[in-house]
Amino acid sequence: MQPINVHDYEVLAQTQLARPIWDYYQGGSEDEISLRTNRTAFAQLRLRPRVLVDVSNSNLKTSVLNTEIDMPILVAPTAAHSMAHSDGECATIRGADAAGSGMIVSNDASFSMEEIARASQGLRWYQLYIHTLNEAQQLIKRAEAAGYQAIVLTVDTPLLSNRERDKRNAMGNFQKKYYPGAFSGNARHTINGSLDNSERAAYAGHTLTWDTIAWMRTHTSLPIILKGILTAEDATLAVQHQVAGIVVSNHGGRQLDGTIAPIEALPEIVAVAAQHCEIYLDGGIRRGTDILKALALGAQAVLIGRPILWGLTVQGSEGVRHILEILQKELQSAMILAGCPSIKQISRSLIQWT
Ligand SMILES: Cc1cc2nc3c(=O)[nH]c(=O)nc-3n(C[C@H](O)[C@H](O)[C@H](O)COP(=O)(O)O)c2cc1C
Ligand SMILES: CC(C)CC(=O)C(=O)O
Repeated sequence: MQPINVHDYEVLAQTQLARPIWDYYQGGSEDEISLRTNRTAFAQLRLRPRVLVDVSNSNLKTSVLNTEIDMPILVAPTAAHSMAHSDGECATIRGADAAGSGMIVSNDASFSMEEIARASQGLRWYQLYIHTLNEAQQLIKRAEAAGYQAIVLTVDTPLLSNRERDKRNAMGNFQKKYYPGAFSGNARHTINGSLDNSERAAYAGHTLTWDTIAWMRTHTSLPIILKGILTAEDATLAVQHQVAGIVVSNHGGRQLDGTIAPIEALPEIVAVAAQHCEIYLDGGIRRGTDILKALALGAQAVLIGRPILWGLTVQGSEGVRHILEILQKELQSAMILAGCPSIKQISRSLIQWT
């Protein structure tokens, strides 16, 4: 089958991945209600297209944090790409670059952030999990030195949720046996001696507070983006802490189960934060029309998670590029059909809630 849309890549990827990997990539937490809601919430929004608009000059170019990109679409941080393809994140970022997009590199990538940075000239942001402040400080320094342009702190993971597919598959054992190091590319590259693994293992995510953002600011001048915000209350606090951006996200339905979908949370967050920082959204985006809806409700750009892993599995960097270009073309066609030749013309009036 020649894949022509994101769903085709999903079908093909499933045939190529061992069950534990497929389930790790695909799954959500507990009853996977959030995972499903992320998709159904998009279907519940209806578009109100305008006609007889001159759409002959359609243009998807935009910028995020003052960096130009060819489409309002970025690669979300997802862990352990070597389980999908031997070139792992180096292939992913090459695909993102070739498409004129950019990549948020996971803290738990299979390759080190330096190796991944060397594979790309384009936009790259570093996603941080804070295990200890000492380790975080070293990672931030390395990200700066390797030319990452922003730090994306994920804040929805004080602990890793209950993922029952992974339990049933004994995913941890499978991964250690067949893909050792898939989650620890960064630990292979060291400065000032090796990272202290026992320290790292003492997972300290649950001690993070808003004070941690102030602490981060004293250790980097890079823009700080918070990923995993779902309420106006937290968006207001984020603005008070002078973040450069917010990713409205429920971690692709992989953390707290039963949350509102990011697309449902977006309007209240835009209402309090859009004047002060950029707002991005991820979760369940599989079509250009989903992206159009997110942009109409005020997102500056969207992040794509699982579809990138499907593209990487099926065709390496070419597959990643193709996934991004499919979404770009679908978005372009949706914009033209809705009477919006450029991103600037996309507005809230496109949306009707059902
Ligand atoms: C396999 C997998 C691994 C992920 N790893 C990370 C990660 O390391 N850091 C992070 O902030 N988010 C991680 N996420 C969440 C994604 O960044 C993103 O929020 C989510 O995948 C978006 O939903 P989508 O997959 O429906 O596009 C992961 C998601 C998946 C599917
Ligand atoms: C290593 C994990 C914490 C990566 C992650 O965020 C996820 O699997 O959702």
